[in-house]
Amino acid sequence: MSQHIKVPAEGKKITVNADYSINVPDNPIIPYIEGDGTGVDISPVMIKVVDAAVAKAYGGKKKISWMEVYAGEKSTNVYGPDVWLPAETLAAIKDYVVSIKGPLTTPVGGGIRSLNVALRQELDLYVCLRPVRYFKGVPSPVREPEKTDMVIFRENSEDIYAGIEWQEGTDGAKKLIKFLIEEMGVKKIRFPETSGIGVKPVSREGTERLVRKAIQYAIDNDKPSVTIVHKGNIMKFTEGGFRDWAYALAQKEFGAELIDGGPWMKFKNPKTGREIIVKDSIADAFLQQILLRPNEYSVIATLNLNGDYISDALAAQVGGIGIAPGANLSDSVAMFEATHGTAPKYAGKDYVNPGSLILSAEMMLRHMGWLEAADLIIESMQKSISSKKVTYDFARLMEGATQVSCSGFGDVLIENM
Ligand SMILES: NC(=O)C1=CN([C@@H]2O[C@H](COP(=O)(O)OP(=O)(O)OC[C@H]3O[C@@H](n4cnc5c(N)ncnc54)[C@H](OP(=O)(O)O)[C@@H]3O)[C@@H](O)[C@H]2O)C=CC1
Ligand SMILES: O=C(O)CCC(=O)C(=O)O
Ligand SMILES: [Mg+2]
Repeated sequence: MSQHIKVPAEGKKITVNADYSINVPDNPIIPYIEGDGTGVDISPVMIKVVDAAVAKAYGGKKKISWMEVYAGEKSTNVYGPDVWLPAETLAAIKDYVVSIKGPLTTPVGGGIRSLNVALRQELDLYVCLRPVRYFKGVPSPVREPEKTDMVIFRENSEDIYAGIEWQEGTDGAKKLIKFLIEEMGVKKIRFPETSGIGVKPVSREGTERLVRKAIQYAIDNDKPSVTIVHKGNIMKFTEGGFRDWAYALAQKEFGAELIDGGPWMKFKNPKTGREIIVKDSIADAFLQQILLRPNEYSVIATLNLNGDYISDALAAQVGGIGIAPGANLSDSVAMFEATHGTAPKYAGKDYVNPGSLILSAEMMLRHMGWLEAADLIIESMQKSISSKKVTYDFARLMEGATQVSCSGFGDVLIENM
């Protein structure tokens, strides 16, 4: 029984088969979280654009029944002051298999822990998939933005990002620091009396399942390389472990062989016969190389925090976070979301670029097998950017642009379908 979720009268659930393939009815029910901040602006525009693309592609034969589910500030209004992530929201996202969400606010320092991270952890959405591609005409800070064509596979369930930490001065922090010093012989905590302290779990299992998906993606999409990005020289048993387990998996499960004694490896794509290189890069060097030699990188497999930084950096390289889409995936459940956050200063102003959430929805349509509707969105995004009718983020950097609002850009996309 739903407490506040209204299940649409029409529509059916998407279901999952034993091999994790999905069955998508012509009228699927798709849960969505509106999101905090600019979520109120971009989510309705996303829905309007997706509905238009689906109507145009299938002439009424297919249609999404949207079902609002709640998280974040809106949830506290609907369910009560302390209910940020209701159990029925988690249940619906799992049960209906495919969903999409707007951004959710996380306060810095104190306050609630990230609801975005909680959703990923609770549903074990262990892959954060963020493709980075260039649309011709988008203003970019680099000279040859078209050379950036990468797909980030960010581990989504572990790392320092999991939020296992204790505040400075609390019993928990004191107890853990005492244990580390007295029982583990740790001598390197510089200021033990005044340290907050966090734990960074990184496992072989977690690494293997993420890297397996990244390599399989390279095979399925005929990509030339998979780069493991880590800081394993410093964090040897977490980030270094990630690197070693990733290489070992490439060898064990994909038959990769050492190149010139290693550590780089290669194997033949079983589908195309072309070579796939498995290599690694230390995170700081990687961040300068993606600017200087972006065409040497294709599929990226990395840890949670590195993946967070790399996502925004690469998004900027191809014109910014206004068109940076993403997905959170488990073997069966998929929840799509933009790379950016709630951009609070623009909330409710019908101002920001809805492109990231719309392109996340495009990934969702592709995941559902609704390729014609997905293609319409990509084509219309390219046409709309070329027409220079764009939101503030692009308009401020483009010569001769006409600035449109968030909803205005949605209308431009629909006109150009
Ligand atoms: N998955 C999620 O739900 C995420 C949530 N967050 C949360 O969002 C909140 C705000 O985070 P913050 O660090 O400010 O990062 P944001 O990504 O929300 O915003 C940073 C800047 O990015 C630009 N930007 C963001 N969204 C858009 C858009 N749709 N169109 C065009 N430009 C955009 C704006 O740049 P400019 O100022 O140049 O116009 C904005 O000031 C925090 O609480 C954070 O925790 C953050 C990331 C992901
Ligand atoms: O959860 C948050 O508030 C931030 C998350 C984030 O930046 C991301 O996943 O890219
Ligand atoms: Mg981020």
